[in-house]
Formats: sequence, C-alpha cells, structure tokens
Amino acid sequence: MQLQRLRVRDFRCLPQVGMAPAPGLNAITGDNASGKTSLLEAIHLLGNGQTFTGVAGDRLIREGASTFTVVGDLIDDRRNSHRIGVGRQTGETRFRLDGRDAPSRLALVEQLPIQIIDPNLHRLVEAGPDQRRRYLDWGVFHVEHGFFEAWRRYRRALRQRNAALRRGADLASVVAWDRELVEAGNSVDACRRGYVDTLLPVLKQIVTDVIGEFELTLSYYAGWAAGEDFSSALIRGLDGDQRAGFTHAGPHRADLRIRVGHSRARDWVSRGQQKVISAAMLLAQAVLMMERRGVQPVLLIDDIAAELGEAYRRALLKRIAESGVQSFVTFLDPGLIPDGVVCGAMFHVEHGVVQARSERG
Ligand SMILES: Nc1ncnc2c1ncn2[C@@H]1O[C@H](COP(=O)(O)OP(=O)(O)OP(=O)(O)O)[C@@H](O)[C@H]1O
Repeated sequence: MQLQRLRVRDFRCLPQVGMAPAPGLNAITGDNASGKTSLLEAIHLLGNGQTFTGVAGDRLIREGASTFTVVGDLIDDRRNSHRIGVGRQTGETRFRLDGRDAPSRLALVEQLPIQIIDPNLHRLVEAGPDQRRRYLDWGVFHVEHGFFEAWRRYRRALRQRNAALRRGADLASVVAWDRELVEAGNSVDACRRGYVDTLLPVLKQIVTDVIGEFELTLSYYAGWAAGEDFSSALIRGLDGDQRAGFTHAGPHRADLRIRVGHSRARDWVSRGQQKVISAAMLLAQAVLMMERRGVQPVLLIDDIAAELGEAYRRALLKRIAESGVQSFVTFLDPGLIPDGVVCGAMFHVEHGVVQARSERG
C-alpha cells in the first residue's frame, strides 16, 4: 500500500495540507513546533484510527475550528486505488473507507499497515514484555490469516476462566474453559512461532547492515515453560491460579527475548544500539510483510536524528531508503539528512504550512 496523496484540514496546528508523497523516503523538515509531528500524526490516524502520542478527541481539532478531516488516497499492490478518511465532528470520530463508513478502526488497520519509530523506541528492547508482544502481534496479524480470530477466541475464554477463578468458583467451572483456551491458545502460539522463524533472519541481516557484525538472537517464549505443552502447563498451574485468582500460563504471557551473545540486550547494549535494534525490528516486519504478503506498510520516523549519532543515523536511514518501504522521516534541519540517503521527496513545514521542496538546501 502506498500513500499517493494526503489532504488534511484543521488537524492540530495544520490548517490545510495537500501533498503528494513519493514511494520511498519522504523527508519532512521544519523548526520546533512547525507541525512535523502533527503531519505524522495525521498519517498515523489514517492507518490506525488513533494517534501515536495519545492525543485524542476534540484536542485533535485545530484551535478555533469545529471539525477536522484527514483523507488519504492509496494505491495497493495490484494498482487499485482506495480512499481512507478520518474526521471528527460534534464529538464523534468517523472512519471512512472507499466512500463508506468503516465498521471500526480495525478496517483502517487492515487497509494501511503503519508503524511508528519515535524517541521512545528503545522501550521495545528495554521495557517489559507487553510492548514486544504488541510488536509481535502486529506483524502476525498482518501476515498470518486466522491469527486474529484465534486471538479473539483465546481472549474470550481467558476472560471467562479468570472470572471463574476470581469469584472462587468450583474446579469444574474453571476447567470448563480449558478446552477452548488450549485450542485457541495453541493456534495463537503456532502463528507467532512461524512468524518469528521467518522474521529472525530478516532482522539479523538488517542489524548487521546497520551496526556491523552483532551476535543478536531473538527467542520466542510462548507463555509457559519450554518443553511442556500448554494443556499440561494449565493443569500444573491450577493450584496457583486458584490462589491468585487468575491464569498464569498462556499466550497472554508470551515474550520475545532479545539477547546479544549470552546477555539480555537491555543489560548489554548502549541506548543508541537499543534504538537501532528496535528500529531494525520494525523495518524487518515491514520487509517481511512486503515479501510474504506483497503488502507495503508505511513507516513513520519522528525525530530520530536527535537520538542517534551520525554513523548509526546514516546507516539506518540508508537501509530504510533502500528497502523500498514508504517512509516519512522528520528532521529539524535539512543538514541532518545524511549524505548518501536518497530521498524520494522532501517537504518543509513552517507554521503548519507544508510545501514540497526540490533540494536539501
Ligand atoms: N489542536 C491544536 N490546535 C492548534 N495548535 C495545536 C493543536 N495541537 C497542537 N498544537 C500545536 O502545534 C504545534 C506543532 O506541534 P508539532 O508537535 O507538530 O511540532 P513539531 O514540528 O513536530 O515540533 P518539534 O520539532 O519540536 O517536535 C505545537 O506548538 C502545538 O502546541
């Protein structure tokens, strides 16, 4: 999927924007508070239905206006055109897809897969498993059909089992959910496992291209002990589950464990390297999606220049530009666009006004 045209009206500090992005790397330059992040937010909204900064509702409407609209014209990998839109009016946000109301935000997520690389990116390596699980599931969702349905079934059964545990129900009422839980959980697990196997070589190659030789391993933890099956883990954990009032083992506890040599990555690598590994993880998903599904995702990259030294910044942006993934990258100053990075298009933002630029100067 490629964003061919973007139109924005009264969104955050942007009064009116009309731009025609290029297929590869789109550089967006502008001073602090000029509106660069707002522009990325508008694109994110199209592919996700939500902003990445967490700002929501009427606060997204430009001060003094009463509505906002963001519309994107897309072309898919079979050269079909699509139009998606998000608008807010009288306290309600509406999603539009090809001239109709979209049933939910999920329809947008399916239409325009989008990922954000921002200054909090290192948390993917550093923070707890939740963020990595979300990362993993985003990729699995877009690549493995059937994953979403299995995940929904699993969540439903888990909720019911936990409710029974919480109210101290008898054993039969708790284990009544185990069959569904195990069936759906095993499907979720199989999808994730297969995905990680194909992701890992792509990721390793990207990390090597950017950092050089690096002993990175990514291992998948299913959410119960290795060598045991899910069903046995549930039986073994039953006493503990009844005492705690919730289910311990299962795909809801899965993780991607990132190691460098024999150490956990977060204990071993520098903050800059954590960011490069995290960015590489997102880029690897994008590349895999293109290879496996022929679907092009969009990458949004906010403020990476402020976070990375010249060498990593150049290598990473060069790799992103060469991947062919459509990306939108913000820079405070055009001088921060590293030499050798080929930009498909350049835009400059000043006081909320976006203009195409023909050269870096
Ligand atoms: N609803 C709104 N109406 C008007 N202005 C807004 C609204 N929401 C945010 N702004 C303003 O928009 C301005 C631009 O913010 P934005 O985050 O897009 O800038 P930026 O170019 O990314 O800056 P930086 O380089 O400092 O990150 C800010 O001054 C912010 O206060």
